[in-house]
Amino acid sequence: MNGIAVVGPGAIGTTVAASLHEAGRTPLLCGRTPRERLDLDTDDGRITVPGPVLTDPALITAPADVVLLAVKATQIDASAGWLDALCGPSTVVCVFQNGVEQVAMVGPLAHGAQVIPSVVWFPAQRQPDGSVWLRGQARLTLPTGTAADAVAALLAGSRCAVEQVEDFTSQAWLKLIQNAVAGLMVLAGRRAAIFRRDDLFELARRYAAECLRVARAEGAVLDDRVPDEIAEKFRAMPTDMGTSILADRVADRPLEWDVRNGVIARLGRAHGIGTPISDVLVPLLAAASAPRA
Ligand SMILES: NC(=O)C1=CN([C@@H]2O[C@H](COP(=O)(O)OP(=O)(O)OC[C@H]3O[C@@H](n4cnc5c(N)ncnc54)[C@H](OP(=O)(O)O)[C@@H]3O)[C@@H](O)[C@H]2O)C=CC1
Ligand SMILES: CC(C)(CO)C(=O)C(=O)O
Repeated sequence: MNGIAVVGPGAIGTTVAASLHEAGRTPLLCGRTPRERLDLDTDDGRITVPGPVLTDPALITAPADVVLLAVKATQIDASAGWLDALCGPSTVVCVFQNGVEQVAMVGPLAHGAQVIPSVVWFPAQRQPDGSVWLRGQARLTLPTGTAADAVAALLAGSRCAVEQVEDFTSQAWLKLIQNAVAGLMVLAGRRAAIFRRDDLFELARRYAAECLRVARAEGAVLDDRVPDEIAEKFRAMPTDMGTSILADRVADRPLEWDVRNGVIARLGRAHGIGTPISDVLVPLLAAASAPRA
């Protein structure tokens, strides 16, 4: 057994790897770009995780106990080689991604390993020199159950707080609504400062209300105040706070538009719920994800 492997050592993968390293549980690092080390900048200094970041799954000789998968949803298929090498029937794979479809997307590639979802609440930003800036308290929500217990135990006592909840669906949707609204930053091409405009604030609130109707149809139990609270949260953010999908847009990388925004329109349709705001936003986000002509 290979212990713990982090696949996708980007903003979130680096934060989790650094939290584990600091707690004395240094993971194996599996990525796409070779690196000698990972650097995480926190409010109380830099944590350096020794590498190297491996880039060839053929170097893996045995399955891992726990795989922490932190590639973008658009990169799942390309990371299948890592899952082939690292997953066995007793492996637990925890998916650190946005969206509510993590298990459905990763499960078929995991060779019988138990795949569990997570909610990643904290913002982390990749910097031009490859380091990562953790811009908040690292915090995850996991479901209950023994596979999730194993992941929570790994992170116990680390700087990455973990809570486990019975009603995971509601928490996952609460986060998805935030992610959907964050997509407005992509279309504006600007960071959180846009939510200080009254018109954008109102659009955010109405879009969150549309998402809430779909969330409830999917079984989420969320309060009527959620749209107001989410819009307020974005308005109160530091004006230079971004979102990972905006970082991808600025770098001309493929966007996670489908798992963060398209999903609202898709599931809305399945439930017969109208999604007029999504119907405008989603094609624009999809178009912004296409390679430049
Ligand atoms: N950043 C944030 O603040 C937050 C992000 N999230 C979610 O977390 C997930 C991860 O996002 P984030 O960390 O920002 O993304 P990043 O782009 O920073 O990290 C993705 C990492 O995966 C690597 N990668 C790409 N393809 C492969 C592959 N085939 N095999 C192995 N590694 C690969 C990338 O390598 P390379 O270095 O070559 O690009 C990169 O290191 C997303 O779903 C995002 O929506 C959730 C909450 C907050
Ligand atoms: C920072 C945060 C929490 C807000 O959208 C996020 O999930 C992301 O950047 O992807």
